[in-house]
Amino acid sequence: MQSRVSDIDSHLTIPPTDWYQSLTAAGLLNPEVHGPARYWLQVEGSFTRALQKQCSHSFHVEVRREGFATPTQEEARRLRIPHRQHAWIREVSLCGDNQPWVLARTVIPLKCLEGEGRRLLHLGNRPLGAYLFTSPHWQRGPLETGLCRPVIPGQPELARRSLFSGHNSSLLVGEYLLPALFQRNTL
Ligand SMILES: C=C(O[C@@H]1C=C(C(=O)O)C=CC1O)C(=O)O
Repeated sequence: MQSRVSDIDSHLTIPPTDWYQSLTAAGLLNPEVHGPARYWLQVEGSFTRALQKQCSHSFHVEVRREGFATPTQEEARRLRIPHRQHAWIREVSLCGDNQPWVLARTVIPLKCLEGEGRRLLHLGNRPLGAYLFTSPHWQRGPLETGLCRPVIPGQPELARRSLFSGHNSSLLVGEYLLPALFQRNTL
């Protein structure tokens, strides 16, 4: 997988994460899910749109790493694909007013890349949400809540994830909330 992360941002990585089927279940272990992050863990519709509404000047997507790689065993299980099968993996920062607010990791199995799905290989800095929410055949499944196990300071602690199902395949989108998103006091 190709990395395009600048030195300034290189500490911003995605830590190991445990996933729960509901906010309530995750909240029993970490009550912080009911704090300022709660809105973001539950917001429906396009996450990109929700973030754009919070920006004073600008929103942009920065590709951190992208390419064919092996998903984790847990991701492969969630996607019901063979464990060692390669997938297109896209990791981005979602930046509001020029600051990374969210890290996102999307695992796109080979089946999703057939036909018009090939467009997913060429998104570049265009948000994935714009593709998923304008194409009629993608349906979002239930949101899971993630409790991260940060290994270095500044890494995300809370996350959300869902499957998007298309004709005969699904992709997995994880969104990891950075503290900068809550330190703004606007919600
Ligand atoms: C899934 C969405 O797409 C957003 C954009 C992403 C990208 O460009 O890789 C990844 C996760 C997002 O939150 C969304 O807007 O809801």
